[in-house]
Amino acid sequence: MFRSVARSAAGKNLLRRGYATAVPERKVAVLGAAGGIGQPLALLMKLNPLVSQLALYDIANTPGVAADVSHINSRSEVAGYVGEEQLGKALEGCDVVIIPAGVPRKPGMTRDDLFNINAGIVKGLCSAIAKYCPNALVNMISNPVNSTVPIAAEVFKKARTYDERKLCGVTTLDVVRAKTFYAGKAKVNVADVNVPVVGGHAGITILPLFSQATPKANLPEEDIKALTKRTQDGGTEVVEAKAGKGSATLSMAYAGAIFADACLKGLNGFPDVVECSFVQSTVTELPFFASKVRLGKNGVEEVLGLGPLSEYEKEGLESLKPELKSSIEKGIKFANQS
Ligand SMILES: NC(=O)C1=CN([C@@H]2O[C@H](COP(=O)(O)OP(=O)(O)OC[C@H]3O[C@@H](n4cnc5c(N)ncnc54)[C@H](O)[C@@H]3O)[C@@H](O)[C@H]2O)C=CC1
Ligand SMILES: O=C([O-])CC(=O)C(=O)O
Repeated sequence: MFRSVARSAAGKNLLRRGYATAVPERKVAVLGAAGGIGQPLALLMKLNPLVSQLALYDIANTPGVAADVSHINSRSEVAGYVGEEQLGKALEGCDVVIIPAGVPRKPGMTRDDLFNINAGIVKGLCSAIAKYCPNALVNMISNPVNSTVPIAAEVFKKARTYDERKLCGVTTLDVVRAKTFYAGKAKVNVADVNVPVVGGHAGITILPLFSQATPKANLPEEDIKALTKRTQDGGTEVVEAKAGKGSATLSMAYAGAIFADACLKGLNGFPDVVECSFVQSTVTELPFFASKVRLGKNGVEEVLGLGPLSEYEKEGLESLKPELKSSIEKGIKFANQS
């Protein structure tokens, strides 16, 4: 598995840029690669020196995206796959599969309004993952994440390939937003900021823990409430600004690239790789929950607890549970009845 990249042209570049001398081969697939998120995410994954093979799959338009991205001077070899008959080839040998396939929101819609279309798309893609790369680490971006992750789990269980450590709902965009909004309000450098975001990925199920934000800023309660609301409504802010032309794509690609990079680092044995993610969990009574997780050689090695919460956050936690529970149950029911 380990190839000395030091001898290759890409390896020389890596060495010049201070990367390790031996970087494992890693195949990453993006499913939905020709879409609003898929294209910039393909670009960012092409720039990631931890990727050796990049498979770009969609039901249409991937040959063009793949040809375009493949000309970039970075380590990975890029291949485009189009249509269901090529899905198996795209997935074979994958270490990480990123799924931004499916329809985005329009103004006035909730993420749950996407369920009817996206649930079926995710189910089909996960059945193929179970068949062609059952050990891959899945990064689920498709909405509603609160339901699509439970759907994926059920599909994998049925196929007897389920390993809870290998299934992650991508909630990194909530963290990205919480950091940006906090840095602006606290007037600190965003690069220094850390804010855990827990719960799920829709409306009030998104619970940023500003009481744990660093650097500490002692913001007044009204500011914390406003920051919380803005983080919860961040997706809607973009949907409304795009006025019918979709939802967050560029910031999501950035967030998806951060999370996939963390997964690759974990797989490659980097120490202390911690990100927030919506995973199978015992942190609360709900079977899936977003919290900080430690990523390692087997995917999610440890689901970390919530830490101390403010009174406001404790209330937020209790209020989000019924909605999150029902979205999880909806996903499980769908996967088992259809
Ligand atoms: N987790 C998160 O934080 C976020 C999630 N999203 C979600 O990501 C999803 C994609 O959003 P966009 O890229 O903006 O949408 P888009 O419509 O621009 O792209 C979606 C792509 O999926 C492809 N697709 C449809 N069915 C497919 C299938 N069976 N197999 C492979 N590809 C298929 C389409 O051809 C299209 O290229 C939406 O569900 C959106 O709500 C968006 C932003 C943030
Ligand atoms: O809001 C949406 O529909 C897309 C999304 O999940 C986000 O931007 O957080």
